[in-house]
Amino acid sequence: MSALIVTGTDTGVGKTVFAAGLTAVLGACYWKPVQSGLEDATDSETVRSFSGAEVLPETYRLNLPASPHLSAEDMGVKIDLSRLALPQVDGPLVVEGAGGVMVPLNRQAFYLDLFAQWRAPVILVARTALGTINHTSLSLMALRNAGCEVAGVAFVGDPQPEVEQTIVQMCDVRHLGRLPFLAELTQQTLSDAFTAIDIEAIRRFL
Ligand SMILES: Nc1ncnc2c1ncn2[C@@H]1O[C@H](COP(=O)(O)OP(=O)(O)OP(=O)(O)O)[C@@H](O)[C@H]1O
Ligand SMILES: C[C@H](N)[C@H](N)CCCCCC(=O)O
Ligand SMILES: [Mg+2]
Repeated sequence: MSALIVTGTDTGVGKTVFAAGLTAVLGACYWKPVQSGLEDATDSETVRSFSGAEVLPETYRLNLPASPHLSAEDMGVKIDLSRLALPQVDGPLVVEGAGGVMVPLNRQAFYLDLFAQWRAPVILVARTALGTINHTSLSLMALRNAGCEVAGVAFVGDPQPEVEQTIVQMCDVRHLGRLPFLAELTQQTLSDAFTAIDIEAIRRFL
């Protein structure tokens, strides 16, 4: 089994859409260990619909669309990291966090701590919009300080080459490509857009 972690600079940056495209192109399994917020389509449902891939069940399904530690407390539970070991699957596994790297799973551990435990390469999904240099640089600093291997940054949004190259150069990080905002989001449009992602660079981490 070879796992790839998909995290982001924030919630709502496009991790799930990116993960769906990645899962499809790799023929991978997808796992969202902790889902907080169940009213809308969950990330697992979204990935299943956009990739047709095998999706493993979440370990925690939490009602409140909030930070996982709060959603768990709201349900009277505490997320136990020992229940979140990477599943053993045949072939590649794409694992999605929730929000950004410093999102608490409980009052003692952030997602970052779990990523470091997993010792799997990390893809950071980042906006191209104003503010992303700071958010991306901070996220990369945190990941590297925690000893995580960063495969690269995958951008989502309108082209901002000067911004993207600033991040690549100043953070010494691989540019994995950019997904545009797709006016129509379907399995086909995502697959077509994913040709702009450097999948061969990603495969080298499997
Ligand atoms: N490339 C894209 N084109 C069009 N819409 C997108 C794209 N990427 C993300 N979106 C939309 O933006 C919203 C947030 O995206 P997504 O759910 O992937 O974020 P996320 O980072 O996974 O959030 P969370 O932290 O909740 O897991 C969704 O409505 C999604 O459909
Ligand atoms: C509810 C949302 N869609 C995600 N599942 C969780 C995002 C947690 C963000 C926590 C924070 O950074 O304030
Ligand atoms: Mg998501």
